[in-house]
Amino acid sequence: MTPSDRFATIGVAGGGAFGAALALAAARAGRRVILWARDAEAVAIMRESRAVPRLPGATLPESVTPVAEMAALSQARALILAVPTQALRPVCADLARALPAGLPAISAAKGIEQKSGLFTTQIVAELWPGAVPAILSGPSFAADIARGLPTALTLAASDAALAQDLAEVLSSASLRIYHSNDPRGVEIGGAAKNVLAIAAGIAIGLGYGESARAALVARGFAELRRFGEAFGVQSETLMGLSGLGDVVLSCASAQSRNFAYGLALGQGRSPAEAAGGKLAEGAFTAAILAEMAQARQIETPIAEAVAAIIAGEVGVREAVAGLLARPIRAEN
Ligand SMILES: NC(=O)C1=CN([C@@H]2O[C@H](COP(=O)(O)OP(=O)(O)OC[C@H]3O[C@@H](n4cnc5c(N)ncnc54)[C@H](OP(=O)(O)O)[C@@H]3O)[C@@H](O)[C@H]2O)C=CC1
Ligand SMILES: O=C(CO)COP(=O)(O)O
Repeated sequence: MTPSDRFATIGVAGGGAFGAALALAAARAGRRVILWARDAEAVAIMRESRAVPRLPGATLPESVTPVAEMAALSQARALILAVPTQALRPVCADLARALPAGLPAISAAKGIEQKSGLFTTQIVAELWPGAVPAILSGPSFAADIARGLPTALTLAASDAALAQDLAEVLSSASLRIYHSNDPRGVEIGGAAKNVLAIAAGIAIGLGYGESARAALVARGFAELRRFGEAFGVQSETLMGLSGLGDVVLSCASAQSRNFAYGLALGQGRSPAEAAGGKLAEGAFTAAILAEMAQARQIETPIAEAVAAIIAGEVGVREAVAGLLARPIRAEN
């Protein structure tokens, strides 16, 4: 059986912006798609109008079937998990009960679980032991993917052949997916870049300018690299789409919800107001990432500053002043 036949039907768990965008992308790649969302009202809208409440302007093709019953995902031969990181635990627990064993489960979430310090493929492995964990990440706004703009991502799994098959069957003329056997490296990039995007947004919100942003991006990437190396990941992964690539995108664009969250903090909004009802994954990841780094004696002053700002322990100006006042050191 060819990979295309084996993975003729793909399931997507999560009816938000990214779940819908990836469902569209998989349909463009010739897959039939079952799109599960917990919100029955949103599912009814998607079924009837083909519009996506959380992704304005997108139209779902007929090859995408929105469903509100999780059991309907059992028709799929691989699953994409597109819910926020902090929601992965209950969703995986439900999926483990609802679906047969052996399915590849591709996390598209970018974060670290606050209460456990688990990366997303570890959450999948713990809560859904029958699944085969994989990760899909890289620089991509849901709206860009939905519009069919050229985009490149990385799909990683411990089983390199599986990662290659999945990358091939999900790629299309507008979405190019590279494959990798370094899932931890890919998920560390996706989690850390959100924290750095908040820092970059804060600098711009404070009016500190482009030079300050570039300094934060470069020194933030040094933190990401040190953190990744402590977990034994490949440096090529950190320098690739899911690491450097996503840092570049998310720290540069107000389209990033994490950057926009930082921007609002820099402009004087409180941490509670700054998200404006939108998901900013970095707000949940910053503290646990800094804690995990400290436990390994890795310096992550930018992540620590972001975590302290979000916790209300320090003001934005004071935090940046603290970063600038650190002892002069070698650049590494
Ligand atoms: N949007 C983007 O451009 C990109 C997003 N990502 C990542 O994708 C992940 C999802 O983000 P995104 O789709 O944008 O977020 P959205 O806020 O657009 O949507 C989140 C979706 O998850 C659902 N959800 C939340 N909690 C649960 C739960 N406990 N059980 C079931 N469903 C749940 C929400 O359902 P409900 O509507 O009912 O609340 C909603 O449909 C994040 O980790 C993000 O970092 C990655 C790359 C790009
Ligand atoms: O992950 C993303 C881009 O690669 C989307 O970023 P935000 O979650 O910050 O919007």
